[in-house]
Amino acid sequence: MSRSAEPLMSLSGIRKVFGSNTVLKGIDLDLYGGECLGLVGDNAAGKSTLSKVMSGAYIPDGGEIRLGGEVVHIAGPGEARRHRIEMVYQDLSLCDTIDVAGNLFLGRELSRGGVLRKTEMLQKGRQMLDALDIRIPDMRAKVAMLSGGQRQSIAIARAASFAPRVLLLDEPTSALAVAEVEAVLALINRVKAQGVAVVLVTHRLQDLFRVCDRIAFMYEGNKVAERRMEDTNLDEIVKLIVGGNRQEAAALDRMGAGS
Ligand SMILES: Nc1ncnc2c1ncn2[C@@H]1O[C@H](COP(=O)(O)OP(=O)(O)OP(=O)(O)O)[C@@H](O)[C@H]1O
Repeated sequence: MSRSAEPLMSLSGIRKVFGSNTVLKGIDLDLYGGECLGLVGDNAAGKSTLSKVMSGAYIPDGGEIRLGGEVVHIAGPGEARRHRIEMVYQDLSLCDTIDVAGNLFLGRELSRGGVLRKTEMLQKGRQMLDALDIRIPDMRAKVAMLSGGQRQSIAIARAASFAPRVLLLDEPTSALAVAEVEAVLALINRVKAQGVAVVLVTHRLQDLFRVCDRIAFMYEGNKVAERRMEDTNLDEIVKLIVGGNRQEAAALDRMGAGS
């Protein structure tokens, strides 16, 4: 699937300040449906903060967010969900002591008259996993018993079941074994193929080439470069992450974006 003609989500001039620390210094970024954007940068560059602004976990101190061209104020994660923006955090927010189906319906359990409709949750849960070709044999298995890759897949399937237009993934493969990384990357590609705008925050540069169409580079709170995958290579990516684009970052700061 090719990317949407217009951005699904556009950020312009996004700023975030914590005390005396300006963590985001005026970020412009467009997200397109059917495209995966890699968000990379050294530690403390501002990647997680920017993701949290997009997911409603943080309210920006400046700038504008547009969804489908309309300016929106995302006042919290609940509102982000209403706007069909989902984020899967590194801790996955799963409940270890309940089963796969229970986790897929966490917080929106199917019930009637106060009684859980477990059979229906098992069936619908299975459909959710099948739709993304996720293979987990036992829907009744406690999530604590599953592998890291299976847990990550469940968290992504749960997010995907809200029919997001934007899906933010924070380091989804960082703790996984090789085969599991493959499965999760394949899953990301399937979600992308459904027309979702996927954002992948990662330090694993090899993953970028497997799922991303474009990369945005963060450096000390600025977006210092963007590259389409076909126009870059590992060398350049490493340089842009480690050094930022120092001249460009300095210029942005001089222009006042860094204040
Ligand atoms: N809630 C907060 N309160 C104060 N400072 C914060 C908060 N969240 C993040 N920061 C600061 O913002 C800066 C950017 O952090 P952020 O987590 O966004 O970076 P990152 O690029 O995701 O880094 P990493 O790759 O290490 O996770 C850091 O200096 C961090 O200490």
